[in-house]
Amino acid sequence: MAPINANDINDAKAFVPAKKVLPEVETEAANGNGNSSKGYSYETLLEIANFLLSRISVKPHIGIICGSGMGSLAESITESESISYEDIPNFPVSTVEGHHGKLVFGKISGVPVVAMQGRFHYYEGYPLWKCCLPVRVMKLLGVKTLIATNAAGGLNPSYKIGDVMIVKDHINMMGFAGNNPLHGPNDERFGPRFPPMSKAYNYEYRNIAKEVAKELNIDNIVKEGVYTCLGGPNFETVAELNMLKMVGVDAVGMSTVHEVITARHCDLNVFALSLITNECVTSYENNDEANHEEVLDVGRMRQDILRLFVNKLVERFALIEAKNP
Ligand SMILES: O=P(O)(O)O[C@H]1O[C@H](CO)[C@@H](O)[C@H]1O
Ligand code: HPA
Repeated sequence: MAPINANDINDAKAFVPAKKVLPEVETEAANGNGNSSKGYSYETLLEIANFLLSRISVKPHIGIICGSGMGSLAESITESESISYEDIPNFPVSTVEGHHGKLVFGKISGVPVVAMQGRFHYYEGYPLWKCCLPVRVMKLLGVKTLIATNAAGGLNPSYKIGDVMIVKDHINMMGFAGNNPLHGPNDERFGPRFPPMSKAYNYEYRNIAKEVAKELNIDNIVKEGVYTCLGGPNFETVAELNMLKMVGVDAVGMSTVHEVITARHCDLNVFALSLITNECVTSYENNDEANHEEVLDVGRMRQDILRLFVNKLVERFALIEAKNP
């Protein structure tokens, strides 16, 4: 086996295939977390967006991020055109099981959409700005609304495996430690230096989701709560989970928060949902252990309901967008 090169640690490019890479813009020195706050310039992101636009027939209005084991959300897309991340200049690649690694363009109920079948996580070695790069690309493609989905552990004792939590708010735990996707110089063309987050999860869309849940007769499994993201990749200790519960977290995962911050910064409407794939272990007497296979299994188990739910949400959100162009 080749010896480990210290320079490769924390660098996702160390385990992805070589491809054409434009220079990253060094915007600030390393921030102390081992993450350099480099970011692609507006122009480089525009190049990515233009590359995609040159290969698709319909510009998307709604962007969907498929959570772990939830890639089948993209299977409802008609007139679909897929582009692998590997074929997109400067795009990261997916390294996690349950994340296919392609953008699927097309329509859901006649509404132009793009779905990310595969998101990027901090624990894969990507800095937060890179995890969120696709959100800015979506903005440049003309997307107005982001639907972010994720698999999460349920901390709220009333949640059951297979429940769907509408995210009403988040706690940015990684942000508490200074790690934020907006860290570094701000480009006003995306958004303001100090974006507010008190209305991050669109109130009207959350209410629509509750109405849709009733119409689909799934309101018994649809909840609403607070999500938090930890860096991962390890699942949490009992003490950590009890701490999160105490501060008001209902579901915990390793994604979404930074995507939502990036989306709100560039003024996308945001709706997010968590599929509760496991009950968090908050007592030392409980012998259960979280594992990724179970997470993917629950995603598969709930794929039909989730697809139906998200399809209806796309339809309804598009009506609101049409009223507020
Ligand atoms: O948030 P998504 O991508 O749905 O995935 C969740 O599931 C994985 C753990 O099983 C972690 O990546 C966690 O974040
Ligand atoms: N913790 C963190 N991330 C997760 C979990 C969890 O219990 N389940 C799915 N993703």
